[in-house]
Amino acid sequence: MTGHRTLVTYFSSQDGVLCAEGVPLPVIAEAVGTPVHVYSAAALRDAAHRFRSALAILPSVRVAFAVKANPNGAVLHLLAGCGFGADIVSGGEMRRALDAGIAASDIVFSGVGKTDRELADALAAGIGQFNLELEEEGQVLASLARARGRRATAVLRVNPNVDGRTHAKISTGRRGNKFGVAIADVPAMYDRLSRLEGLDLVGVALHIGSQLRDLAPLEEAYDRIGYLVADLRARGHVISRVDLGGGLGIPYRADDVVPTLDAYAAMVGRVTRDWDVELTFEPGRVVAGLAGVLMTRVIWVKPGADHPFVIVDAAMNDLARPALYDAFHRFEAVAPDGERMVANIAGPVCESGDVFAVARDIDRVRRGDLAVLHATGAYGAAMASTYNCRALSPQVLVDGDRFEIVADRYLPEEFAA
Ligand SMILES: Cc1ncc(COP(=O)(O)O)c(C=O)c1O
Ligand SMILES: N[C@@H](CCCC[NH3+])C(=O)O
Repeated sequence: MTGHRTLVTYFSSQDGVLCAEGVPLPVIAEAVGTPVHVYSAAALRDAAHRFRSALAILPSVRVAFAVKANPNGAVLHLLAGCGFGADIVSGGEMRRALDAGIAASDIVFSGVGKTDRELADALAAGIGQFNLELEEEGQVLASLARARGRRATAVLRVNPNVDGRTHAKISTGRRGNKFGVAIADVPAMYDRLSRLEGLDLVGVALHIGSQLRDLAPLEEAYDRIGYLVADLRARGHVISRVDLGGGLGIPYRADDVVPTLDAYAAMVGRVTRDWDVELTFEPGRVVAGLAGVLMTRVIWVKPGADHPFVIVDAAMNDLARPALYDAFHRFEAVAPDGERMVANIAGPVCESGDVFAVARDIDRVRRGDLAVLHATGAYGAAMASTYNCRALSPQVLVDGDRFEIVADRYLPEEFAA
């Protein structure tokens, strides 16, 4: 296995200054302020294109971008233009996807706790596929559909009891996780659900976790689904769709090794060879992750016990991943002077966990310098909060030598002094 061709090349140094495509990052900082999430349109298009072309070896494929990774309207619109549908988990994400021009029929509604209101709204909108998490959800959906004289197309999400070998907080396919129906319980449940008037049950779904760095657990899970599909057909069911979820990891560190898209597609081709179904994919991180950076400005370099603290104006409310999962995001000065320093990098939020890096060898930075945290295009702005009454940072989309503000800085009115 080899790593993906790294997309951070869309954020590269020109004449000693870090640029997003053709735009020097200081120009964006000047225009919009910091912290700011910066996305590269070319990186998004490239990742989307490479995902689709890798899967072109498979006979029948639908791709639904996992909106939770990056729900920015301009990003969704761009991906819609690349032929992506949407995988949503809330009424809010449904609105975003529809507003971005994604057809309702190209939307998959996942999520372990859809409310009756969300199910009803999704039915009214004509959402293409509901991924059911439990039998009762199927019953409620069927009755809501009947009451509206409609039919709901659904698949049943399976928990295959496979450990994705990723961070425990983003592993979803193990026994004991809240997601999906235990695989042993699926056949009988499928029999019952398929008899419900108003519901067209057409297959199964799974998603075993995110930032998966190894294909083996995915292959094992898909294999189990293959046996399940055969079993369901033997019971007389017509299985026309299988939703294989998302989960592919990206290289956050320069030496991270992750599966190539070609290796993934080849594995899927091998495992699903005889399935004769339409396959759905729900990629998030692998499409958007490397297409964004979080630009920040150094407020202070503060002396520390072992190492200085580089206090930046971005914080855990802008990028929660390090605090939540001890995640690594590469730090790079926008205009490095060639010197290095060992430092902790922290935000202004009043928690000791608001730290982006500990004892890290980084470009030397001083008060007022600009820097970026890399690979924040997925689960960056998407997970932002207003903790400490801090604003949601703006988002900018760069395309060639132009850029556009695609989300304004936002501070709820009641926080404004
Ligand atoms: C059901 C479902 N589909 C797709 C995704 C997208 O995952 P990723 O961003 O790892 O591709 C997730 C998040 O893990 C998910 O929960
Ligand atoms: N938020 C997680 C991924 C969760 C995936 C959603 N099921 C991350 O940043 O890595």
